[in-house]
Order: sequence, then C-alpha cells, then structure tokens
Amino acid sequence: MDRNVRLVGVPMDLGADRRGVDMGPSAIRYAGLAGEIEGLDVACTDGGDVHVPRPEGTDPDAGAPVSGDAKFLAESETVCTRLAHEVADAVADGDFPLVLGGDHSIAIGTVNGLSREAETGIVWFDAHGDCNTPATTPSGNVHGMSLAAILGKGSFADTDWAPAPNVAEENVALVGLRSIDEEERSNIRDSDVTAYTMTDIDARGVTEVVAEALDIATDGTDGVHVSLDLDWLDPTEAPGVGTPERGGVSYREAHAAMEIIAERAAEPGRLASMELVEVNPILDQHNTTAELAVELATSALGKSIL
Ligand SMILES: NC(=[NH2+])NCCC[C@H](N)C(=O)O
Ligand SMILES: [Mn+2]
Ligand SMILES: [Mn+2]
Repeated sequence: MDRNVRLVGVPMDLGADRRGVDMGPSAIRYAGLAGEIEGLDVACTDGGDVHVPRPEGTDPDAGAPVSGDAKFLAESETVCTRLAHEVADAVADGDFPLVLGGDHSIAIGTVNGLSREAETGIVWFDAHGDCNTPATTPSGNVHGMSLAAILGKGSFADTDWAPAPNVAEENVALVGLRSIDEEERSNIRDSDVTAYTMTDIDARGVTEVVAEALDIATDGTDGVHVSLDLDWLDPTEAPGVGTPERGGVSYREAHAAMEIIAERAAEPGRLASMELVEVNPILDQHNTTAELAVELATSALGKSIL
C-alpha cells in the first residue's frame, strides 16, 4: 500500500436486529489494527468515529421516505451521508479509507463517498446477498438491503442519498453466498451483478473465484471497493457476528482471497478502499472475530507470510 491509511469508525447497529455491532470499531481498534498497519511501513491515521444516533427514544418508522419496510431509514440516511463525506474527504486528501463497522448498512455511505468522483467496482464478501429492497425484505433490516440501495433498486431509486453515483452493476461481484431470501433471489438474478456462491468456491477454489471477481470489478473502473462482511467466514472462525451461517470459507481461504487483492493492489488505484463490517463483540469469543478482521485487512494491504 503506497497511500496513508485513514481509519473511519461507524458505530452503527440500527441496520441489524441483534444489538452490539456498534462496538465493532472499538473491538477492531483494540485488536491492534493501527499498529499492524504501521508494521507494514504504511502510515495510518485514525479519523475517529462518525456520530451515530442512539436507538433509545427513536421511532424506527419515523420519516421513512420510501415505500415498504425499512427500519431506522431516516437514521441510515443521516449516518451514511456523514460517512460519505468522511470517505470523500479521505479520497480527496489522497488517503486510503478503511471503514470500520458497524452493520453492513454503512456500505451505502462508504460507496457513495468513494464513487463521487470515480468509477467504482465492488467485491462484496458475504454469506448474504444484501439485495433485499423495502418491498422484499423479510426483516426490515437495512443491512440486508445495502447492496440493493447502492444500486438504486426498488424504492431506493426515489432517494437522493442511497444510489451510488458511479457504480455499474456489471462491475459488482458478490462472493461466498449461502443464505438468500426467496424474493431476494430474483433481485439478484434479474440484475447484472455477478454472484459467486459457496458452491462456486467448492468447485473452482477461492483463488480462481476471487481473481475473476476482481477482473469484473476492475474492468473499466478507476478502483475497487472491498466490502468484507465477517459472516463471509465460517462461524467456527468468526463467531462474533449477528447473522452467522454455516458453510463459510475457512481461515486460510479468507487469507488467500485477501492476498490476491493485495497482489492486484500493486497496480495504482486498483484497491480504492475497504470496509470491515458486522463484528459483534457481544457475541464474540475473546475478540477472536475482531482480531481476524485485523489479520484479513493487513493481508489485503500487503502482509505476507515471508
Ligand atoms: N449484512 C448482513 N449480515 N445481512 C444479513 C441479512 C439477512 C436477511 N437476508 C435480511 O434481509 O434480513
Ligand atoms: Mn452483509
Ligand atoms: Mn452477511
């Protein structure tokens, strides 16, 4: 990594049912992220946390500007708009934004900030598709809708804060899927997003799948955003997540994926930003999942075994 890394924490948990992911940024910092990055001879500054309203006393249905079910949408807008500013500022200063969640709804803010001035591809590592819309969501949780929001699907198209300005569906790849809701399945199938399931990883191996996902995300774009939902990994490796799903990638497969990202990042501008989301310290075992998030981030930023 030839740029200064700027950490931006987003202690957001309004997009998920299980409370506790708001403590993710602290847990990841506590696991030693800044020091590990500096150990790679990469400068790292901490931009602090984006302010997130507390849910207590907030009406989850207040002012929802879209039709359908989406809880805390007004707060999502506020937080994602703030985050988009922070990310755009980091990019304008020539820094590499590393965003610490928080639930996955924050990706709406990260990608909006990042794609303001640049064509952006996305590789989205996740057990879930996060492609529900307010019309198809079974839960009303925005963290299950964030990719659909970024792509302006359903009633998100009527908002001015959710659809990202310079992201083409053809440059988006989902990797590691194993839990898709019934109607979400058609949202994915009817889109131009490329979706790699765990079955694809079983058959082809993680290195081939991730290399192809990166080809898709880099084709004609200025840079790639890596969105890493820790529930992408098997819950035996990453127990501290709110929506664990059996059958995820192993510890080594996850590192292998990040190492391929690091190889490609050598080409200037290729890896544009990264976010680590869904770490839930309340459900974790001795901060294992936050420590894993730190390891995977440093792998993506160039840490190698030898
Ligand atoms: N980012 C996540 N962990 N998303 C989980 C989404 C779960 C489910 N598909 C929903 O829409 O509620
Ligand atoms: Mn997710
Ligand atoms: Mn997920």
